[in-house]
Amino acid sequence: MKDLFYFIGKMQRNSGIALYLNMLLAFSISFLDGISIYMIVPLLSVIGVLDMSMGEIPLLSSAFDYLESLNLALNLPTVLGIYILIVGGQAFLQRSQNVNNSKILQSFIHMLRNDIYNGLIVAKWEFFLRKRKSDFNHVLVNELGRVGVGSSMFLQMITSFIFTAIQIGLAFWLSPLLTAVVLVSGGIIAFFSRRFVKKAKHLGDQTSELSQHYFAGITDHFNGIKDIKSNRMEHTHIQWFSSISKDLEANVVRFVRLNSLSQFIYRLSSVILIAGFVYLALEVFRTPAEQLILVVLIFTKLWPRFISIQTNMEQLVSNLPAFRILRSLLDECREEAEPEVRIGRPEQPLTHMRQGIECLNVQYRYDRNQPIYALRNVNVTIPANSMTAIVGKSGAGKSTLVDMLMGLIHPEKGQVLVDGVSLMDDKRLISFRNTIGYVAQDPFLFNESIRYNLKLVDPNADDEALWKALRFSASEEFVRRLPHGLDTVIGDRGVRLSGGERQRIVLARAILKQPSILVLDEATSALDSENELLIQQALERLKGSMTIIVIAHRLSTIRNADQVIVMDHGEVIQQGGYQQLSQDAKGTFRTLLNYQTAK
Ligand SMILES: Nc1ncnc2c1ncn2[C@@H]1O[C@H](COP(=O)(O)OP(=O)(O)OP(=O)(O)O)[C@@H](O)[C@H]1O
Repeated sequence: MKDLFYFIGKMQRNSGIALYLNMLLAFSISFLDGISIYMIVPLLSVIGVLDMSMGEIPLLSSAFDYLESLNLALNLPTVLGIYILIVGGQAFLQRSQNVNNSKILQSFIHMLRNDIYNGLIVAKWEFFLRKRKSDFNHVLVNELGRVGVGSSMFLQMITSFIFTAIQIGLAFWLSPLLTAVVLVSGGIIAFFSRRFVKKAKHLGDQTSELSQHYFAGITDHFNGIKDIKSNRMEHTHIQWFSSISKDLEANVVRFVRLNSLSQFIYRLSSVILIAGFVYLALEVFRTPAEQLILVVLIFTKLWPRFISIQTNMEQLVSNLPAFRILRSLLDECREEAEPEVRIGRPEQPLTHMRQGIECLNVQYRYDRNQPIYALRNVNVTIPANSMTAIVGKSGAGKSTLVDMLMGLIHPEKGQVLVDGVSLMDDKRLISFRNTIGYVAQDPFLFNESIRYNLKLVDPNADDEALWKALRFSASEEFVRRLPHGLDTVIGDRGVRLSGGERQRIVLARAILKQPSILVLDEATSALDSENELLIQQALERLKGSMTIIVIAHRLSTIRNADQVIVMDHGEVIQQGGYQQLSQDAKGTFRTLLNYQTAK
């Protein structure tokens, strides 16, 4: 419930006066609804069905005294006219309330959606290392939707409470004793309905768990669809899908069963209550008929509200886990925000690195609870404006070291210095990170035009600059051959381009940024020898004007590196010039080189 009130507070701050206006509308609608019931008495009296004296009914008597003072005769047209006015006014207010409700709710959801998305996008890289990406989709689609339903239930409950309070007030005015009897009975039923609410909460927890599992599963399956198809694994996945879909179905049916059982109990008890109540009113309390009719009418309107409060309550409670999940994600994002978000962008302009990056006794574990080090006692220096190559077997820690050098992750022990200043210094980190251009092994391109993808790093770049960057990455020729050149839209995750073409476009993008440090993580692995040579020559031309860090498996591509760092099991085991290391007959680098030349 704490989480619910946290969000209701947010909704109240977001909607401001509109929420109170909504309550006022609910109050007016309920009041008019009550009055419309009152109108039944004069209507029946005018029609001649009942011979009732208005004097018996408190509110009506003064209302009709007032009408008489206006010289309005209490005849059928007057009564029907007043009735139309009241019900019409109520319908008009109801319409305004519905629109207002929807505005409050949608603007609240819009705010939350933005909060979550912005929170996620500005969270640190380490946060993403610990999380499943599918969980974010799940929160933004499913859990946010459930928070919307829960909040809508909450607004409906406020309306129902106001309605119920007013109707009870009117009934109390007519007959305090009978109203008290009905309220006590209602209270008893509500007390015994608590277990339904508890069960609904339990089912809500299950819903969250199941749908999170479902989302993670389908995301994995479609990401790995090529593997599934090529290895004929469709059957296993169909079975998994069918089983989780069945669980989802059962979860919803269980909830509906619970909900209808509580509704059934409410309905049954209400009819028993009304029967007993009429009996008591007539036989014991000798209530006047016109009062009895009104009270019965009010309660037959009131009971569905009681039921809807119970239903809303169960639905609200079943959606509470979504409130909890959303809140904890928002809190986590806030704690894990990039320094730029926490301290704002430093005022001093970006400075290009002058001396270099230094790692001093760096240790790093992905999981602090496990004794597995991805980096241990790493001491390296990357001189500015030079080219450094990092090599080693798969899993040696190359990408982890590069992430550390870029300030994406921070050492558990030791430190990383840029021009002698620690990267733990937030201002330093922000300004340093802005000067990096990075190309991954499996680079990501948006499902947009090549121009859009390139201009992401420099929205003001003109065509000449774009072509220059493409020329650098040996992509000019193939881009010119595409049907719409720079405006060609790249397919879903860039599938219409080959792996090598994608790598070259992303390399062009990195260059367009004019970085001070260019990081290539296996960035030319998908290129053919001819294009790889072209890029090597281009990198050679860049040497001296920017710091280049390259992770390479193909050692032939790093012949021109100023220094080579060899890693194994998270440690730097060799460090030196290419020629120097290749001449060390006992060294790992020589062994790696021998493997590759023997192929
Ligand atoms: N996100 C992660 N969570 C947990 N462990 C990780 C994560 N990323 C990497 N590791 C582990 O850290 C170690 C170093 O991984 P890293 O990716 O740095 O190696 P690498 O040398 O770049 O490998 P490759 O050449 O195969 O890309 C490996 O044992 C790996 O299992």
